[in-house]
Amino acid sequence: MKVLVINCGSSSIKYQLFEMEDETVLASGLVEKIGAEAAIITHEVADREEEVITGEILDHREGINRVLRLLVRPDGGVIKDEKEVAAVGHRVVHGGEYFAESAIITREVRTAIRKTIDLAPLHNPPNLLGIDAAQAQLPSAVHVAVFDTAFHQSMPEYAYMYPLPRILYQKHRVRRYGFHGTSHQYVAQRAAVFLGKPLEELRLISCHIGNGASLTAIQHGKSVDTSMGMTPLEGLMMGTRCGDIDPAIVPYVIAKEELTLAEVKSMMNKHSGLMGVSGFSGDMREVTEAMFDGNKQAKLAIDMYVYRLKKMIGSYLAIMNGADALIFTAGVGENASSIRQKACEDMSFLGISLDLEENAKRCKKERVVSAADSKVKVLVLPTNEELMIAREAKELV
Ligand SMILES: Nc1ncnc2c1ncn2[C@@H]1O[C@H](COP(=O)(O)OP(=O)(O)O)[C@@H](O)[C@H]1O
Ligand SMILES: CC(=O)OP(=O)(O)O
Ligand SMILES: [Mg+2]
Repeated sequence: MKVLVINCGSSSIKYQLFEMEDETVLASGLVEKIGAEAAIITHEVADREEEVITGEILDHREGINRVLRLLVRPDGGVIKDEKEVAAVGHRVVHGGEYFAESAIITREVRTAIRKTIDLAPLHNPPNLLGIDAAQAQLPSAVHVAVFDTAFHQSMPEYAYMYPLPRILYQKHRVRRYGFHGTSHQYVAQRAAVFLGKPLEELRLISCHIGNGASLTAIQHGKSVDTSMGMTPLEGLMMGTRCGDIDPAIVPYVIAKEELTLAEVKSMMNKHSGLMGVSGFSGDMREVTEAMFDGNKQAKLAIDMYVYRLKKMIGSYLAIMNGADALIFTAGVGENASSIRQKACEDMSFLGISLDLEENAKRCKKERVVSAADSKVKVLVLPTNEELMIAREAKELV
């Protein structure tokens, strides 16, 4: 069975086509700059990458059409007919309280996703565009929505409620939802396999740190707390997002700088985090390089990033009375050994100590980077949200 996985951003489409018999990737790629003058499609088949710079790609519908044409082209295509795609798995960031599991996209499901637009204005509208475009182009496939929030629906009430007047929850569903659930669940399952223990018996802390970053405490295979909240802005310091700040800063800045609400939102989402503190980049590689070149603001940005990460790890050790494993995943978690090292420094009294040599190795595989006597195993496990989405889609067909 062939499953196409689609992750639509506001001006991009990430895609992967899977053969589910052996879970291999037949083709994958990225359409960028949708709506701009020259769109770029990077398409990869069997480790051969090809960059197609096209003219304007007007919208997501045209973007998906172009992807399908690449998949079925007579020369170098990977399928003969679009009808071979039995299912399409869509990443949907916010499912509100409607979805604790993935769902086949019906009219009702689409309506529920629409209702959560207010809660994820940056993510859900492009996700819906992708769903509509793909349904129009692949009418015979089963379309499945896989939600970032679903895995966290198991959080207890005292973890997901905010200490605000209850009416805000009753009227507007103001509560914590959490994100990156597909990734946290995937690495938790991998950790169980890797450690050779049932997931139900493990206490895990997973650190998904990429551009967006969140931590999850996982007990008995379920999310019991996570660092993102009603939106993906809460919690850790990220590439361009501020994470936790005093909420009183918002009205203060609005008054002092005469900013609009939209400007403050943009400031906190796109111009803060590593970007805001370093003053030049939200990309961990660039900020790290600048730090080694002696840039003081870059050093401060990284010190703050790691300090906040470490505090969050400590708080999750507290709520679960320790942990069996601490997992690092996503762009920074998988690749930035210096960030892992600093986040785990001086934590031996909590049962965490790294094998510095092992941690420093560059390696794409799943591995242990803690010292032999570390009570908490520290694991680096590459995430694979796309494979998880493909599995969910297959399951529902
Ligand atoms: N070798 C590396 N060292 C440090 N940071 C890295 C490295 N490789 C990738 N990153 C960082 O990972 C982040 C992107 O993470 P990723 O999970 O790919 O993002 P997204 O959330 O967009 O999926 C960027 O900040 C990037 O700099
Ligand atoms: C929800 C979220 O933060 O997603 P991403 O990391 O892809 O921005
Ligand atoms: Mg990501």
